[in-house]
Amino acid sequence: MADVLPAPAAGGAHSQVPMTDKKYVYFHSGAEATYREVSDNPSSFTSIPTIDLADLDSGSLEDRKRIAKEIYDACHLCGFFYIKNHGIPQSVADDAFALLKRFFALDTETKMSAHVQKNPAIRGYEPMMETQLDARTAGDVKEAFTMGDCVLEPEQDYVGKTSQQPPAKFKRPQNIWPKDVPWWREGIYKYYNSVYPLAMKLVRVFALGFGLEETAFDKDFRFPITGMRPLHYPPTPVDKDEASVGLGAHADFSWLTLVLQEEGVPALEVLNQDGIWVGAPPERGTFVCNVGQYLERQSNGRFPATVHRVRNMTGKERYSLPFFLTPDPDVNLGVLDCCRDQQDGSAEGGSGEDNKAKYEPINVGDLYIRRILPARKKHPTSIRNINVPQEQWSYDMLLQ
Ligand SMILES: O=C(O)CCC(=O)C(=O)O
Ligand SMILES: [Fe+2]
Repeated sequence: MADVLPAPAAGGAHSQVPMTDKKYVYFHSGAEATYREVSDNPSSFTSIPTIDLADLDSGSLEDRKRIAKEIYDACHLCGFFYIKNHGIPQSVADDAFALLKRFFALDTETKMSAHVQKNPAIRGYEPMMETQLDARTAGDVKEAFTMGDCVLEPEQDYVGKTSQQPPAKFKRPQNIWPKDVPWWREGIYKYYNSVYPLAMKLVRVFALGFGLEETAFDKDFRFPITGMRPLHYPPTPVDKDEASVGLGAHADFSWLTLVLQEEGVPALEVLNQDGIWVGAPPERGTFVCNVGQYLERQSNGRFPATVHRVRNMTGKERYSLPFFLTPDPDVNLGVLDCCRDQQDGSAEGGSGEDNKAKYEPINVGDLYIRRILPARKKHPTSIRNINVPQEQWSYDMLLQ
């Protein structure tokens, strides 16, 4: 392992920054590694707010607007928030963790029958150390299984959601399932179909928070990109160097992420603007939600896609279950008009510098492929396209 990490210096040039220097925190954001200087003058958040969703389905628009404002403020302040009283019964969470433990305890051959490299869409099982979000580590000390949106799998009811038949370009399902364990797919879909409606309700809350019609974003989430990634992190040695991580520091390339964490095993940490790690321990009955890079862009950076990492130093096995929501792949996502104003004002518009969008509009699928392929360099889909210039990459490369 190299003892220095190339990091962008002021002005955009790359310099070598010593990895041992405590003044810097390294993370993976966008397509490459970068770093943040640790502040001598901390002023950023030191804990993560909890939003009570008990009134989410209230008939009163005022109640819903109050929740929307609380979420808006939390996203602006730290990009992370817990939700409680979200309406998903505790039994769904309990069943999910029983399911994850049963799956990850399976023999390697069964899990590898759905290895991620067998699937063009980069879905499936990833064994320990196969990803490496932090270049200074030997790899991420976790195993994972990824599934996501699929127009052909009946459990996702494409026709019901869109009132359309699946487009002809989808020849085969994008998910891959391990052989001889039908309970895995059943259990995963039970959870998926519990959390999906909650995520879609949050989309409406965000629209309200931006001062828009509640349904303003519905057109961008007709059959959105979703990802669900059950994770298993064995304990990492406490006496070893800091570089041993379950999941290296990164920002999510989703729009919004909802993470279910098993109780009693705190390991998720969130990086504040001062370069200080703030704990996001599991809280019974909650999800931890965080802003991803699409929402960061759409909000003109007003909501940061906050960097986070997982270090399981508890001595216990850790299980977690993130659900990633991203708009439909064909959506062109630009900065919202209401986010072009000054940071402190709620008035639309603004003038001069303050009125500028910091981000170009982007096609959702194009950005997605530019994030996922560089993170999986050894995957056959990446290898097949290694000589194709990035400008020509398209989301459909995942369909072949
Ligand atoms: O395991 C967790 O708590 C978080 C996982 C995560 O950050 C991710 O999969 O992007
Ligand atoms: Fe993440």
